[in-house]
This record gives sequence, structure tokens and C-alpha cells, in this order.
Amino acid sequence: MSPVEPVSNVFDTILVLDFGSQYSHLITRRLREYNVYAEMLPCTQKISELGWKPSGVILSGGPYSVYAEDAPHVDTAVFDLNVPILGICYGMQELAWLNGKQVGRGDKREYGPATLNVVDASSPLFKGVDHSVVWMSHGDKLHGLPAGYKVIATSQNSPYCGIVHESKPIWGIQFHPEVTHSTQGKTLLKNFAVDICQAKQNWTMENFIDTEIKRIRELVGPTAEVIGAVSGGVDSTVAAKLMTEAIGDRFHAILVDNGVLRLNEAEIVKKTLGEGLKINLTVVDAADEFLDKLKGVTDPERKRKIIGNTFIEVFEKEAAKIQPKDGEEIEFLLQGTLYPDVIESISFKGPSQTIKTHHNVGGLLEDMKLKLIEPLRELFKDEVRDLGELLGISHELVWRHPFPGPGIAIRVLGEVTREQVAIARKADHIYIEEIRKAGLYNKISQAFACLLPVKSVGVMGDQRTYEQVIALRAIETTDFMTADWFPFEHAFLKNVAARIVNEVDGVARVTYDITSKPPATVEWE
Ligand SMILES: Nc1ncnc2c1ncn2[C@@H]1O[C@H](COP(=O)(O)OP(=O)(O)OP(=O)(O)O)[C@@H](O)[C@H]1O
Ligand SMILES: O=c1[nH]c(=O)c2[nH+]cn([C@@H]3O[C@H](COP(=O)(O)O)[C@@H](O)[C@H]3O)c2[nH]1
Ligand SMILES: NC(=O)CC[C@H](N)C(=O)O
Ligand SMILES: [Mg+2]
Repeated sequence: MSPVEPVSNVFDTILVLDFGSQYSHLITRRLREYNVYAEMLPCTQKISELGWKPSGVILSGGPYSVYAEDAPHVDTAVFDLNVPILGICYGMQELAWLNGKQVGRGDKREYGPATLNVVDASSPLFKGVDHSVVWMSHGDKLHGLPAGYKVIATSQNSPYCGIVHESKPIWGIQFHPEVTHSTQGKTLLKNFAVDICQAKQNWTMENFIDTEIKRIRELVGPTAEVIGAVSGGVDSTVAAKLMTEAIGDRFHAILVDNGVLRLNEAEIVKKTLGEGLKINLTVVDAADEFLDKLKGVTDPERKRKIIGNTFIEVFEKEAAKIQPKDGEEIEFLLQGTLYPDVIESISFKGPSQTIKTHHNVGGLLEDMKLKLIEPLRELFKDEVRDLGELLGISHELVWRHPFPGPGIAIRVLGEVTREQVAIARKADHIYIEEIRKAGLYNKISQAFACLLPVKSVGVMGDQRTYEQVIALRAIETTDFMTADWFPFEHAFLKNVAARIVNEVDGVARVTYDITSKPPATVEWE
């Protein structure tokens, strides 16, 4: 079998070397918005181990000081690639450090907007970029020009705000073009990638489908079979559809009904994925198994672990039942890993604290000896959605709010019983129905109802009631790392509250959650 080409070999690629800035991934995003493929790797990447040749390299910003003893440094083989290089903030300081060491602490930190003063308007980096606002975030600065460089831009606080090598295509800028506060930053990045690096602007999801299907077929070969867990969520559906396009019925999708899915979810997924998208789908009803194991459990982390482990058990059992036609064993496992997951795991800064255990079905199946296929591992969520639409997945499914694997079990606070799940499910259904009716579904990133384990007194039809409380959550976010609560009109909330109390037995009161993330999280558990 011929070696399978990585995406970075098929598309002209800008390599972003990450020195740990909180904005690094935005560089990649911005370039892709211009249909230029960009990939981020840690700054410690050995160039000889890259396996492909980038069209250009960007050195990102970072929290370190280049002159510090433990500061990270780029593999200097990057300069032997003879491709254009752009250093951003720490990246520029790194260029200067390697070339005369004239970097040190500035007299003041510069954090926030500054006005760019373009000295050399003929510089291709500044085509269409004039005296605009740029975003600064640094405490160190260049104390002099590195040997062989000249100044092409200044700012009030940075005499070396933009520099370029006299004879080589190596550029440095002190500000961050990737953040939106730099009003013409996107243009600058495009100038670098398209004009200076000559990268083709052919990174489109149409092209990606073709190359990816080819890649999957080569990887899997003519007979091997693939299994994958699907949830009816966006990521696993898009991955499953792509797999089906590539190898048809040799892909086996498994949906586990864990008893804590949304109302009618298993039937809906069966219809849309199985019948509609022609994905070879098995639905496993494991509700009893999950709910039995959750009996008496109230601790959120224990719930998550029980569900994660049971997922694996059920999935393994089902996978063992699938008998490939050639009598061989299943060889591959499909996973819906996205680029943000990859980016998180390439960080060289060490693990951060566990806030909650996000379950991930495939990630724990190591002893199954299956080889992983992750067709979405180069894509951001919005790219996955574009891809989904192109693959003929309905707009409604593609734009569905995310739904966590542990499902309603982490939205029923306290013990998870069939009755409690039924109440939460019904309230959630009404809430989402009203959100859709009000035309707000696509304005909200995620919305759901939680059932609280407290009772409260009410009065209905002159009778005293003593029932539970539903908390509604709706958030706006781009990355789910931070989130704001959604500002509903009072009339909307009033209507939803009335419907839930009237229609859902067991609920006497409704509240709306007005906490952002942080300090709260999106889910309540
Ligand atoms: N009920 C389920 N049955 C089978 N697999 C599941 C189930 N729930 C989750 N998974 C698996 O866990 C993975 C992670 O879930 P996650 O919610 O992050 O992604 P998704 O459901 O595909 O998309 P979305 O983020 O839109 O909900 C899924 O891609 C799927 O492979
Ligand atoms: O697949 C998943 N498995 C999980 O265990 C899980 N926990 C939270 N989430 C989703 O992640 C996003 C951020 O949620 P939190 O602020 O609660 O961590 C939100 O979109 C949550 O719905 C999960 N998704
Ligand atoms: N944003 C950055 O890249 C900062 C670089 C360096 N740590 C400084 O303070 O100047
Ligand atoms: Mg999901």
C-alpha cells in the first residue's frame, strides 16, 4: 500500500510554530479564512522530522522572554528551508535573539492598542495596510536592529515595530495581527501567506472532501472494515458520512442509547442517519445497564466515570458482534477528533487542572488494538459544519447545539432515575421548542434545562404544591472555553416558565441561570 499523504502535503501549508501565546491558534484560523491551509505545531518541532515542506513559517507570540534561561527556541534548521518566515511578537524577538541578542526588558509594558506607523509603504507585507490600530501585548522589546535587518514600521513605543531582512524574506512584527483588535491584521497575514509565500488559496471543504475520501480509501484498503461511535451530534455525523462516502457499508456506526439521551433521540438518529444519510447504523438499547449502574450515585465525577466506562463496555460488546465479510477482524476505529482537541494536546506547557472529566468513547479503547481514523482532526468546528452541509447533511442537524456524551445524567442534579430523567427531558423539549419558535435557536450556542434536587412550595388551582425546580441555561460562545448567558426577553422566559410548570408534572418553579463561564461552567455538573 502506498504511504498515505498528510493533508499538509496535498495543500500548500503555512506552518505556525507555537511558542505558547493564547492567540496562536487564531493565526491558523485567519489564514484558513483566506482559504490558505495552515497547521500549528509546537515550537520545539524538529524540522528534519516534519515530513513535508511548508510554503512559509510563522513564529507565534509566547509568554516567555527569549533571553531567559529556560526560554523555548526554534530549531534553526527552519532557516535552511529557504521559505519566508514571519515572527510575531515573541517570534520577532526570537529572530533578533538569534541574530545579535539585542532583546531585553522594556521600560514599560505595552498592552493594548497602538497606532502603526508604516515606514516602508512599498513593503509587500503592508499592501493595503496603513496607519491603523494594532494590538500590542509585550513587556520585552528589541534594543537594536538585528544584523542585516531594516525597519519597515514603528509605533510610539516600539521603534522596531516591523522589521525585514535586507536580502532574505524574513519579517518580524511586534504586534499581534491575528487578533481582531488589529484592524488590518488579517490583510497583513494574507499578504504574507498569499503574496510573499505564494501559497495557493485552495483550502476549501469541496477540495478537502475529495482528498479525504481518497486518503481514507488508501488507508483502509479494499477490504478492511471500520467501526465508529455516533451520537447524532455534528462531529460524529459528519465523520460517519464521510466514512460512508469513502467505503460504504464497510463502515459500521454504533449509537448507544444510554437512557439519558434527549426526547425521542434514538428514533430521530435512526431516521436521519440510517434512513436519510444511508449510514450503516446499529442502535443499541443499553438504557437499563446505564441507569442500573447510576442508581444511588449523586457525585458528578462518579456519574461521568460510570457513563464513560459503560460506554466502552457496551461499544466493545457490540463491536465484537460485527462480523466482517472477509472473516477478518475489524481493523479501524473512527473518531470525531477536531483540531482544537489536537491543539490542546500539543501544548508543551503541561497539563492544566481537571475541572470535569469529559468522556470520550474512542479515546479509551486502547487495548482493542484498533487503528484510529480521525478525518476531522485538521478541522475547526465551523469547517466541520461547512463540510456537513456539503455532504448533504441537513442544515438543522449541522447547526444542532452540542450535546454532551453523559447527556441528561449531568443535567439531573443528584440521583439519576427514570422518573427524574423523564421530567428533565420533557422540560428541555418544551424549552428548545420555544427557542426554535422564537427564531432564537441559531443565535444561541447551546441551551438546555436542568432538574434541581430541591423542592419548593407553589400554588396551583388553589392547591398547595411542593415540587422540584427546573433551571434553564442558554449561552453564547465561540469556543465554549468562556461563555455569556443569553439575554432573553422577559416575555419569552415568562412563557417558557408557564408552559413548563403547566405541562411537566413534578415541577413547581423555573429559574434562569445568569452566570457566565467562568466562574461557572456550561453544564451544571
Ligand atoms: N450516545 C452515544 N452513542 C455512541 N457514541 C457516542 C454517544 N454519545 C457520544 N458518543 C461519542 O462520543 C464522541 C464525543 O461526543 P461529542 O458530544 O463531543 O461529539 P458529537 O456528539 O459528535 O458532536 P456534538 O459536539 O455536536 O455533540 C462522539 O463523537 C461519539 O463518537
Ligand atoms: O461530549 C462531551 N462529553 C462530556 O463529558 C462533556 N461535558 C461537557 N461537555 C460539553 O462541553 C462544553 C463545555 O462544557 P463545560 O463548561 O460544562 O465544561 C459544553 O458544550 C458541554 O455540553 C461535554 N461534551
Ligand atoms: N505576546 C508575546 O509574544 C510576548 C513576548 C514576550 N513574552 C514579551 O513580553 O515581550
Ligand atoms: Mg454530542
